[in-house]
Amino acid sequence: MSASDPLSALESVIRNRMGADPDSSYVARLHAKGRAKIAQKVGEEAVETVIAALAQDKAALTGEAADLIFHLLVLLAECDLTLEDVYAELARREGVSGLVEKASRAPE
Ligand SMILES: N=c1c2ncn([C@@H]3O[C@H](COP(=O)(O)OP(=O)(O)OP(=O)(O)O)[C@@H](O)[C@H]3O)c2ncn1[C@@H]1O[C@H](COP(=O)(O)O)[C@@H](O)[C@H]1O
Repeated sequence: MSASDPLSALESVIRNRMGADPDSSYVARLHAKGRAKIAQKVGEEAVETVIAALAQDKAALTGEAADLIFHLLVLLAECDLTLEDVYAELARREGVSGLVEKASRAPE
């Protein structure tokens, strides 16, 4: 993935910061607390995202979505998975849905 892609850039920073000093890095603090704590943070941010969406608060939703994506990237890194893995899964599904669409078309 391109280094100019913001998600890939953030993913790289997160991977670098996991080994940093917890006193100076939020990512390092999360890493020190472990996978369960990171997973809990993803859950909390997901709930806050849902609440903002249902409140029709676009500014809050934007902020919560950013928090959710950030913590999801930390969780993926903690679990030794990458955005590439997720993109590959999405591409695989695209392939499957493309086949489904083709199969549902009337015979020519
Ligand atoms: N994108 C983010 C980012 N988004 C959200 N957050 C943090 O996520 C936390 C979410 O707030 P909460 O109130 O839910 O959590 P909290 O009370 O601070 O923490 P808990 O005690 O609940 O775990 C806040 O502390 C935010 O600062 C982020 N922290 C860091 N980054 C980026 O990650 C990179 C590495 O950061 P450091 O590890 O701090 O160097 C840098 O590029 C940062 O800009």
